[in-house]
Amino acid sequence: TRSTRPQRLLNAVRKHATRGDPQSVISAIDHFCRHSEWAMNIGDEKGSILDSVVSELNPEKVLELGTYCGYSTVRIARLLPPGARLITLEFNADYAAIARQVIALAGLEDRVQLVEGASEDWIPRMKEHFGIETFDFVFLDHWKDRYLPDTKLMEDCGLLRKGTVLLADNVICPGVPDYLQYVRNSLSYKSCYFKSHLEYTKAEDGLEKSVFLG
Ligand SMILES: O=C(NC/C=C/[C@H]1O[C@@H](n2cnc3c(NCCO)ncnc32)[C@H](O)[C@@H]1O)c1cc(-c2ccc(F)cc2)cc(O)c1O
Ligand SMILES: [Mg+2]
Repeated sequence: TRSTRPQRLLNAVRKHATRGDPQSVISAIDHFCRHSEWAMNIGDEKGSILDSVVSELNPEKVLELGTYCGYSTVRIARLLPPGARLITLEFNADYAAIARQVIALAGLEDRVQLVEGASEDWIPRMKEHFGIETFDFVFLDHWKDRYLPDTKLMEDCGLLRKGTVLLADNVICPGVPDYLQYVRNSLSYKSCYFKSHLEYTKAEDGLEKSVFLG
């Protein structure tokens, strides 16, 4: 049977990246998406904004919703100190299998825990299953109509603390209107928009950074 796009993306990483070198994995994926086949990774332009938010925050406990091929997982994990932990949730088994290999090629498996399953099933189990009290940083990049319900679920599960940063991809394209309205109008968040472009294109997109005020 024909290969899938994530499989072809993994092949490009295997061919062009250096094992244990996260930057070479990132560059190989960006090159593949720019010159071979577009894929819905955050990309290099928005990725630089993600990098700056993570570097400034220096988080110990990170949650990512929607791993896909692991591109943003690698971008975030490469900036974390060895003691830090990134839990990434992915409910598509095929994508999870690809992402595990991408994360391993980057040499970052010691700091990343990829959990195969749905965010709504796993967010309520973070405390008892992973011993996580609260997260310092959450990156949202899964189905766009799930950003808001999962944010409310994280609040209800007590996983956000004063100062927790939520960073949401695609707030313009494809767009997350209900989530944006919530974080921009709620007294529990301080929110700001980072204007950028849709990965590998000239279309407008951006990231919304929202600090939970408790
Ligand atoms: O749709 C986009 N992203 C979705 C990501 C989904 C990934 O996350 C996984 N996932 C989804 N829901 C959950 C879940 N929980 C919720 C369900 O239970 N729990 C766990 N994992 C979940 C999927 O299995 C995928 O791996 C997108 C589109 C464009 C785009 C822009 C312009 C265009 F023209 C076309 C496309 C650009 C982007 O940057 C984008 O991120
Ligand atoms: Mg995205």
